[in-house]
Amino acid sequence: MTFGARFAAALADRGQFCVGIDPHSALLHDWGYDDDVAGLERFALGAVEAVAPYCSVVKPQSAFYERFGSKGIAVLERVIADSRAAGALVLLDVKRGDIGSTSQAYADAYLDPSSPLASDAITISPYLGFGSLLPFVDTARRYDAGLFVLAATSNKEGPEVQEAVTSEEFGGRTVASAMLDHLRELNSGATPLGSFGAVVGATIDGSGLDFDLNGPILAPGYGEQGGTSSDILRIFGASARNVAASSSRGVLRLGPDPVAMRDAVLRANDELRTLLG
Ligand SMILES: O=c1ccn([C@@H]2O[C@H](COP(=O)(O)O)[C@@H](O)[C@H]2O)c(=O)[nH]1
Repeated sequence: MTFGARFAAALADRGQFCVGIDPHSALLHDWGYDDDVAGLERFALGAVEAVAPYCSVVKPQSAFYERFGSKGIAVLERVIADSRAAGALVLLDVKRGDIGSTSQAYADAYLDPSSPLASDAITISPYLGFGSLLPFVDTARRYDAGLFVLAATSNKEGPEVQEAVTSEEFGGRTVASAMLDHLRELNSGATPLGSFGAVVGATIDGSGLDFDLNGPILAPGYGEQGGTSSDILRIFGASARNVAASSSRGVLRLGPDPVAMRDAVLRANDELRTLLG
């Protein structure tokens, strides 16, 4: 089953809320844990146990594990395995992207099922040109994995690059539009949904962008950064049904109480379902 098909089924089954497992140092302290590998492990696995059975997508942010070196990566491997065992799709937020030959090595690291970090999908950055991402695309196709390309990110600095207009040779459109066009092309003809997604912040204005991609959309910035369910409808319109609205700190702040975290997931799923239909 392709990633696009798994994504569509997961959203229909569990709802459109995605939980980020981001073990910030400050949150570890708030939970009463030390900012060390033991604290990281208790925090991350505790959060996964609380939310992964109830959400469609779990999104660990790799940076928070990498800061502990190999022992942190070992915890990330368990986060991935436990989340998948609980029935959630794992979208590893690594934002990789490099010249083609190096992109291939990244793709092997995160998408080849024989890798210890193999995930259902990853985030990738197109800043070296969309063509540099082709090894990710080929590898994702080979293993039925998914990709989420940064298009219009949730941070206020993004527009400097993403709203820049390409030369006529490249279509004379904004960089964000160009990324969405590439994704539309990759997803063309796929049913029920292609596997090549976009990252679009739940905080952006969104006007002038066409989100009809026939593919998945990740909308980070929901919750802590100010994005709401109404913003998902406002920004994405008819394409909102393909959006996973993602929050990390908004849920993790409620820990370590597993019931409070679980209830936050159920509430967000209900709210999104009511609004988006
Ligand atoms: O445009 C983007 C792309 C990725 N992110 C990531 O999502 C989470 C947001 O965390 P919150 O605590 O819900 O703010 C984090 O991992 C970011 O790296 C994003 O925020 N915006």
